[in-house]
Amino acid sequence: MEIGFLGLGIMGKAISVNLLRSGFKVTVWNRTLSKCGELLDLGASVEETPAAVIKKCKYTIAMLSDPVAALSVVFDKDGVLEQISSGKGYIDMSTVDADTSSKISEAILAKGGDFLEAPVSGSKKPAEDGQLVILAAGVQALYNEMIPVFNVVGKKSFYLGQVGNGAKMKLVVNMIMGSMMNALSEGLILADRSGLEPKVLLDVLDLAAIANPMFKLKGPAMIERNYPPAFPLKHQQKDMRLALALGDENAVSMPVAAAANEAFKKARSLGLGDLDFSAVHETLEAAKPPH
Ligand SMILES: NC(=O)C1=CN([C@@H]2O[C@H](COP(=O)(O)OP(=O)(O)OC[C@H]3O[C@@H](n4cnc5c(N)ncnc54)[C@H](OP(=O)(O)O)[C@@H]3O)[C@@H](O)[C@H]2O)C=CC1
Ligand SMILES: O=CC(=O)O
Repeated sequence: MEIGFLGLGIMGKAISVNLLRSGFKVTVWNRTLSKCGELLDLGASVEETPAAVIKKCKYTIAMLSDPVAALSVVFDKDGVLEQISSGKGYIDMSTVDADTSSKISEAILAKGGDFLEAPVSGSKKPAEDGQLVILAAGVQALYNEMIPVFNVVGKKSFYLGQVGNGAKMKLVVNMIMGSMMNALSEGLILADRSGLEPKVLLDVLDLAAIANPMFKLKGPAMIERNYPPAFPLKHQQKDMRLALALGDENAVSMPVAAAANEAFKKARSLGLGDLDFSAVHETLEAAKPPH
């Protein structure tokens, strides 16, 4: 099975390497073409435009930063729409809003192609290990055809019905995650400032009803003020923004998420957007008076 892959950022690179290692033929494209070199060395083919990838492959996956990128790769010159046609499937794994996904879906279907949105939960390491959670929606026949791929990429895939449901589910999940990250950050600072050992707080949390893999994974590095990017903070803030817009549309009051969004925006204004989203911790650390 030959798979096209558009977008070799943190996630796209990890997923396409995993597909190659699992025996799929993979043809890649990235806006910054030089980033394709490593994949070429691992046996991938490279094309110079999204249109060329679509022309070559029956199935093409995209993993792009945000709605602007997802729309550009489909609608701009040399984009997906120029070559999509009956018998071809386009699967967008980027985290975007339902409106963006619907626009892409309508355009692909109008050309006779099939479309699936399939955002993922899980970060760099789960992508490398094929342990993502896939939140798919759209053409069910395409979902069924993609199961061998999803079985390699993820530990579980959900089919959520009509296009938009995958995007919405992903935004709800990441809205919760962003709020939890801020709660952890405040807790670490409060423990420290009130004379407790933050590392012991993490041990207590890990045994408590609110134990979760994110606290366990990110907490120790946050204490060290170390934020190597797995999930870039700028993308988490984009997800908070899109989730808050979903809240606006549905008249859902989300004061906790709104406050978390402000913290991520503050972190971006401090130049931390390319660090891991746990770097939101610096908005509190940097403000902390010296001992
Ligand atoms: N990292 C993570 O832990 C997770 C991320 N996600 C989501 O997955 C998506 C990708 O994330 P991630 O890999 O971390 O992001 P990166 O920032 O590492 O990669 C972004 C990718 O998008 C491309 N891109 C950006 N703008 C454009 C544009 N205008 N036209 C074409 N290509 C563009 C970049 O190309 P170039 O190299 O040229 O800049 C790059 O390939 C995001 O939607 C994110 O929210 C979902 C789950 C986990
Ligand atoms: O979108 C990010 C993630 O970790 O999931």
